[in-house]
Amino acid sequence: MSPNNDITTSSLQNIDNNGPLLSLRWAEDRLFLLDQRLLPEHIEFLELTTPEEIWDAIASMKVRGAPAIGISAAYGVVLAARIYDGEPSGWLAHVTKAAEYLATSRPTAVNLFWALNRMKDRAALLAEEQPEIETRNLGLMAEAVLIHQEDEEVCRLIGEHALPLFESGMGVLTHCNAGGLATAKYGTALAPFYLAKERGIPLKVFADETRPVLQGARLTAFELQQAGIDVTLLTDNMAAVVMSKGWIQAVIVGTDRVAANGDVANKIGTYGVAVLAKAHGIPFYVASPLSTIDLSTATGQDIPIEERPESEITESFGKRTAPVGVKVFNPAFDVTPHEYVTAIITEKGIVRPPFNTNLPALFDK
Ligand SMILES: CSC[C@@H](O)[C@@H](O)C(=O)COP(=O)(O)O
Repeated sequence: MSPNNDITTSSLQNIDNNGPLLSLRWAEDRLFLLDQRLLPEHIEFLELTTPEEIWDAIASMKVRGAPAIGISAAYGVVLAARIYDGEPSGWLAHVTKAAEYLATSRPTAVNLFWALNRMKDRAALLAEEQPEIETRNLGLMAEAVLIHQEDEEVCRLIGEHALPLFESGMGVLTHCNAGGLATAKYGTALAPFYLAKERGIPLKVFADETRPVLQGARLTAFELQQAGIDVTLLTDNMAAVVMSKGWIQAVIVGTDRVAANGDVANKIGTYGVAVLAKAHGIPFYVASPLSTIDLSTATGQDIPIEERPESEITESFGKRTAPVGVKVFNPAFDVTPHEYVTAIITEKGIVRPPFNTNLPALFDK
C-alpha cells in the first residue's frame, strides 16, 4: 500500500505540505509517536501513556535518532511523574528513578542522557521550590515541551549554517537518517536540504540505504521524496563508485555523540563513508546540535557502542537470509576519527579543527 493511501486522520494533522512529517506530538496527555519501524509502508501513530511504553519504543527503535529519543524520554519522565500518588517527600526520588530507568533504553546517543539530566535538574529545583505535586508536574511538562521546541529551532539553525557549504547543483551523500524523523523537525544533516528546497537551490542528494535496518532507504529516501527533494537511493557498497564518478561533492551525516577531541559516533557504516570521502578529496561534514557534543567523553574510544540483536542481520526482507547458528557481529554505530571530519556544523556555527580547543569554546559563547 502506498503511504498516501494509508494516512490516518491523526497523521494528517502532522503533514504540512511544505515540510516534513513530524515524528512526535504531545496532545491529550499522551505522546503520539510515529512508528518508524513501519515506514515507508505505513504511517501509523502510537499513543504512549506510560514510561514503560516509551522505554520500549526507544529500545525497539519505533522512535530513533538522537534528538528524537531525547525528546521522547523527556516526555517519559512527565508520564512517570503523573502516575505518582505518594507524598510530596517521595516525588523527587520517584521521578529520578524513572529518569534512570529511561536512560537504560539505548546507550550511544548522548541526547538521551542530556535530556534526562535536564529533566532531573528541573525536578530537583521544582521539589525545592514547589510544595504541590501538581505544580511540580506542570513544571516538568513545561521542561519537556521546551526541549521539544528548542530542538526544532536548533535544527533550523544548523540548516542555516550548513547551507552555504553547498553550491547549486552539488551532489551530496548522506548516511542513515538524520532528518525530520530523527528530530522535532527538519533534522540535522537533512536540514540544509529542506532550506535549499525552500529557497529554490537545486541539490542532488544521494542516500545510502544503511544496513542493517535501512534507515536511509526507509526513512531518508521517504522523507526527502515526500518533501519533493531530489534524492537517489544507493546501497551502502555503492558509495565508492558514485564518488569515483564525480557525482558527490560533499558528504553530510548526523551524529549520536561527538567526543571532546572531535571523534564522531554515528550509524554503522559512517566511518567507511568518511574514509572514502577522504580518498576522493571530498569534504566530510557532521551536523551536530550542542546537545550531542559530550565534552565529558575524551575520545571516540570512550563512547559506548550499542550491539543489537543478531536477527537484524540474519533475517531480512521478512525471511531468513543467513544460516541458522552463524556467528554475527552487529554494532549499531561506529566512530569516525576526528582527522576524517572536515567540520562540525552546530546551531552556533561551523566548527573546524582543532576540535579539542574549538569544541569547548562553543560552550563559552
Ligand atoms: C539527527 S539523528 C543523528 C543520529 O542519531 C543518526 O544519524 C543515527 O545514527 C541514528 O541511529 P538510529 O540507530 O537509527 O537511532
